Amino acid sequence: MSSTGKVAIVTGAAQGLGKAFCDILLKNGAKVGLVDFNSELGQKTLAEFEQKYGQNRVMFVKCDVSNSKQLSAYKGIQCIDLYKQTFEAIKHKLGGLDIVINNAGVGGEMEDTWERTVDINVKGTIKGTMLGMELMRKDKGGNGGVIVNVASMAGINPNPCGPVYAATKSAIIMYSQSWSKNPELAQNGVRINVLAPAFADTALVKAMGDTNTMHAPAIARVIMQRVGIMTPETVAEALYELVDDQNKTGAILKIAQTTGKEYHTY
Ligand SMILES: NC(=O)C1=CN([C@@H]2O[C@H](COP(=O)(O)OP(=O)(O)OC[C@H]3O[C@@H](n4cnc5c(N)ncnc54)[C@H](O)[C@@H]3O)[C@@H](O)[C@H]2O)C=CC1
Ligand SMILES: CCCCC/C=C\C=C\C(=O)C/C=C\C/C=C\CCCC(=O)O
Repeated sequence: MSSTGKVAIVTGAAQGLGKAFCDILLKNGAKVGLVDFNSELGQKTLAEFEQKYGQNRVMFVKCDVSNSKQLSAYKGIQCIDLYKQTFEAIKHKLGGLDIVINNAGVGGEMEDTWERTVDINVKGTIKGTMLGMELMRKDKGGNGGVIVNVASMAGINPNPCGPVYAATKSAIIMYSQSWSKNPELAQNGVRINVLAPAFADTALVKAMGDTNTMHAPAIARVIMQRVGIMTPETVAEALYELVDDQNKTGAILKIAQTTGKEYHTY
């Protein structure tokens, strides 16, 4: 099925998996709002997509998903919710909202990096889910839609390299699963699914040897050899299955290079 005329938001869209997710959505006819805190890379990716798909189907908004409330001096000092404004602006400019991919995520396990990992991977994803529900629920004026939260195989199978990262991914799996059990969501036309990839060839994985990223890098290399490394395009095809299949809600789709796709059940 195609996504022609649908509007999608993808966070962490400037590179890696997020960029591949935008590409598959655009290829299938959707309009896409790219969200990323890296403005330079976001603008570069936007220009690539405009060239490939035309100017009216894509936009970029700079936003840090971990830092939604910021002080603004506009009309007196007040607290503004930039994350909310970002989603609202995309819905307004592209003419609706049907698909939300909460993809922005980082690694970082050490004393000076672990809290940022929790803020981005957990709080950023929860807030993105809340905004998606708010803007897509039929009882709030939306047309229904689908949310896909990007977790990781590390949130399902324990590994010694990234306990904090694993905990954040496990948290968003259970957060998403819990919402999927609430009949209110289905009644209002919103589906929610989780994508749980193993390793893919992106900047995140290339940075894995950095000392502040993880523990036991030698063990990570062994795991990586066993499960293999996917292209972002392979992961994007799995993502699109969760978007496109109208019967899928509460699904957790695992994917690895050596074992392929498998729906996880408890
Ligand atoms: N690459 C892999 O092997 C796997 C990645 N994942 C998950 O997929 C998602 C994407 O990862 P990759 O593409 O590999 O990473 P990446 O590092 O290549 O790209 C991440 C993008 O997110 C953006 N970003 C990071 N923090 C942000 C924030 N606070 N606000 C807005 N944008 C932010 C970055 O600027 C970057 O453009 C992450 O959630 C990651 O945990 C899951 C399983 C495997
Ligand atoms: C593994 C922590 C690394 C910190 C973050 C950097 C990259 C993240 C990559 C992934 O999310 C890759 C996903 C899974 C790898 C970890 C364990 C999977 C175990 C697979 C198995 O046992 O079959």
